[in-house]
Amino acid sequence: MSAIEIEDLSISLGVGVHAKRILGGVNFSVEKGESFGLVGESGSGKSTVLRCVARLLNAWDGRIAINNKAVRDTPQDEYCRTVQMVFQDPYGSLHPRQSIQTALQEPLRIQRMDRHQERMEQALIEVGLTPAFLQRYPHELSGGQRQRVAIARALILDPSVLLLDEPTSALDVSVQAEVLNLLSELRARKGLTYLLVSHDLAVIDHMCDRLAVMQHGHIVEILDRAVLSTGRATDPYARELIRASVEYDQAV
Ligand SMILES: Nc1ncnc2c1ncn2[C@@H]1O[C@H](COP(=O)(O)OP(=O)(O)OP(=O)(O)O)[C@@H](O)[C@H]1O
Repeated sequence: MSAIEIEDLSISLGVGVHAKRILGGVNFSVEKGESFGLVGESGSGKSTVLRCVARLLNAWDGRIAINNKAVRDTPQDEYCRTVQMVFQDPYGSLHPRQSIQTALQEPLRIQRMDRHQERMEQALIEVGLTPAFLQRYPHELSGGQRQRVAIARALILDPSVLLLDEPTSALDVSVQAEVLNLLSELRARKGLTYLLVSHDLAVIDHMCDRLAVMQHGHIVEILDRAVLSTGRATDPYARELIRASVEYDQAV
């Protein structure tokens, strides 16, 4: 079953004479439990796709469905229990003046969930932290710990789909691999579906079952891992990606 279906997604952004078509008919689907990457040159529209799926942008045309249910027909609170996003910068979801306890409790309170303490402690343990972190503030954490808390917050409502916008690129190289491993483990353990944007070959290599190459608001090629290893791709960016990916594999 498809966890994410995107049909003919298009959007224009900007106002008046500055309005610009950013996505021009994007189509792909992601199977349940699959990790699907969006790659492409800067400005090709990768993050815009994620923002449409996350409902951070609403003025799009086309169809987005999660677990066979159209996004437009899904109430916001139900959507938040199914789809969550992890940003490049953990402060995308954490407020500097909110304790970790407040940050984790907020979604539980909004969704009128029970057993707050137990769920918050469990969420921290799942990302490799301890319940003692509830008393701290984001600025009292290392970059890696802060991103772990942001992941815990994304997972606290037990969603089935995570949108990952360059989840490790703002981290020190020494902790990037740890966070990547955590994300892979979580997907395997919880059967999560990932839609992720990355420029980082380590992330692509480590995380993606398939990836779509975007250019000027369109998908020009969809590759799976088997194709990546054979090097058969028609799009020049995809060929470049494969060449770099092979070099990366040889280097590690
Ligand atoms: N609200 C907005 N108003 C006008 N233009 C926008 C808006 N949001 C994004 N854009 C433009 O849409 C284009 C695609 O942006 P997007 O962030 O999706 O690209 P990207 O492929 O993720 O790039 P990068 O890899 O650099 O993050 C860019 O030209 C950007 O300036």
